[in-house]
Amino acid sequence: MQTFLWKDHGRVYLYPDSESLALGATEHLVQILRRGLAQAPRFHWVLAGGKTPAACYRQMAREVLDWQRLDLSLGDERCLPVDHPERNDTLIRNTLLQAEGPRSARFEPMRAEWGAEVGSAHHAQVLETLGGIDLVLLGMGEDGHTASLFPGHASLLSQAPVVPEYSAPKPPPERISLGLTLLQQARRRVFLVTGGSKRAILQALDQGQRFPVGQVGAGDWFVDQDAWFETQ
Ligand SMILES: O=C1O[C@H](COP(=O)(O)O)[C@@H](O)[C@H](O)[C@H]1O
Repeated sequence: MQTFLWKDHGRVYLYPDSESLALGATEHLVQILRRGLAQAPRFHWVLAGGKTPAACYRQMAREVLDWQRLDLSLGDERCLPVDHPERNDTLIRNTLLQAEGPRSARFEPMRAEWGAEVGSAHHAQVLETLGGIDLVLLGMGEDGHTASLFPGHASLLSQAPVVPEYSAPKPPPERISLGLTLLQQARRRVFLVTGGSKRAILQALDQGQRFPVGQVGAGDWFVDQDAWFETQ
């Protein structure tokens, strides 16, 4: 693993492949959670969806932590029926929450089955009961979206903590996302980015182009060699 500062984006942790990245990211997340739990009675961790974090969640599920003191919620959700395989909470239930320890955490999914508008309003109320975000884990799409904040979409301009999305370019079109301001206010951000299909966006970010993933604030970037670009 190599680590270095990346302009104003934060620190990169560069791994040779996605398997070693999952192990390294898990270790890093565990350290953040342990430190946080040593300093406060509860810790609010917002989880990423998509495919990239699955290996990391399976690894995390084995970790010994005071899970009962963790509040888990989602950065975004797709408006699909409950238990749909493409829902982000299905991913969390099939990976992280497969183990007894993590199942004792409080998990607040987004009620995306109610539709983007009602589901967003409901989740905003739930977040008020959870307090601020201590840590948010984020992925990155091939178009530079993060959570369900897509480039050029109106939801990016909203100040609301939770925003509905009706026309996502990646299916399904209807989604719920944490808003940009709330993601910027999170105490820490960790990004997971793997695979060659993400390389062009990382390079464009490096060259100063704007994408939602670059607007949420600096963080720790866990990137595999396939996704990283050659620096000049
Ligand atoms: O649609 C989504 O995409 C991003 C990236 O997903 P990945 O499959 O490329 O890892 C993800 O972070 C987000 O939670 C998800 O809903």
